[in-house]
Amino acid sequence: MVISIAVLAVGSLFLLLRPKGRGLPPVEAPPEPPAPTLEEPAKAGPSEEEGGATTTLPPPPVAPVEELLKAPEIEIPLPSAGRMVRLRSRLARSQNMLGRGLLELLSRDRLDDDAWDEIEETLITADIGVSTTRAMVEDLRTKVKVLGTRTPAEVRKLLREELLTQVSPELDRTLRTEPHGERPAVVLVVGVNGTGKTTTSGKLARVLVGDGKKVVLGAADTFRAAATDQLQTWGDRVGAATVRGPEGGDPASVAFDAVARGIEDKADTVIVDTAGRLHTKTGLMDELGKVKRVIEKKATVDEVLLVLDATTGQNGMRQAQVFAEVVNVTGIALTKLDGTAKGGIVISVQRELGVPVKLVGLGEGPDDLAPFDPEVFVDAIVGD
Ligand SMILES: Nc1nc2c(ncn2[C@@H]2O[C@H](COP(=O)(O)OP(=O)(O)OP(=O)(O)O)[C@@H](O)[C@H]2O)c(=O)[nH]1
Repeated sequence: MVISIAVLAVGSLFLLLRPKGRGLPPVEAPPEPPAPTLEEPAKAGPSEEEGGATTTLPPPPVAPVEELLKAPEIEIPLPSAGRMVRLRSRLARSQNMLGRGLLELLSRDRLDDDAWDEIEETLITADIGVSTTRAMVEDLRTKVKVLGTRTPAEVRKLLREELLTQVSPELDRTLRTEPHGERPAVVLVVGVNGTGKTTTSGKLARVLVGDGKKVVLGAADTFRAAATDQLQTWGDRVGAATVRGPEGGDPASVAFDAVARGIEDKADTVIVDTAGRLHTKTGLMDELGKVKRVIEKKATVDEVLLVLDATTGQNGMRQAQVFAEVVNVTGIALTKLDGTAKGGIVISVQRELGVPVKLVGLGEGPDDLAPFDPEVFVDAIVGD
């Protein structure tokens, strides 16, 4: 008995002292299991919270994960200055049609009536408008006569000057977004649905945030539920509050609340996206008139921005005209200028509505809305 106990004791001692061996999990196992549980959640993302793993973690790694879940990342877009230069290649279609076409025609040795007809056609096809086209052709004819033989550089200079005159670089294109003391500036965004109105409101919020402004968005397009969500998404990305109302609710009441929120939050600018359905002219007038009146109980409407889709041509122009008759439009945001060869609409819309193009949409990206720069526009069309 004593012997067998001694044998067992010696045997156990031998087994315990053996450097490594199979079949001994009880000795080595206990210190091991916690190691992976401690390390894995630390490396993994927020979804690793379940299973009690995080409860065994020391506090430091847990806090950042929670913060990450609570606060979505706020984007700070780059300032708007120079955006049009960066995006000028997007005008390639207009350049090919208008610029290259005209340069080629004007460089011909002999400019006979047929050539002038072609020039006229090119200008009209690019949506410059009939009366402006006639005036331009007249002007170009006189200048070409004076020049006589023309070098390519002279032709380019001639065309550049002519286009620039028509784009009216002297117009004031400042977007009035500066607050008045305690009260924010208010930008009312109007236009036919589908022109990119909500998108433009959202992109404009980014432009202003990029320029260091605090913005509140008002989703007064209560007619289309998706527009509200869409606007809120734009706002959330740049940390701009979005004031919304019930679907089908009163747009004027949303506009009022948005301005009130802007005052409360000491915002610089409130952007109000409207529905502006073009059912009847009187209906439109009533709706937008009410929105404006209600805003004016608390602030002033500094800018009425009419959104116009550059690809819709004369049809879009007619709709724009109705809006211009109903509200006092102060600026035009011309969208989808990247997707059309009809860059001439910049000229015709300004002519026909008597309002400057202040912003241009040059793509679907969030920062593809740029303050309109006439020189950059004309240079992009005629090429360097
Ligand atoms: N290529 C291009 N696409 C644009 C531009 N502006 C807007 N869009 C696109 O046009 C598409 C349709 O926009 P819309 O249907 O007008 O949508 P919306 O902006 O909500 O317009 P509303 O119905 O008036 O609220 C979207 O995919 C936009 O990204 C632009 O300047 N260039």
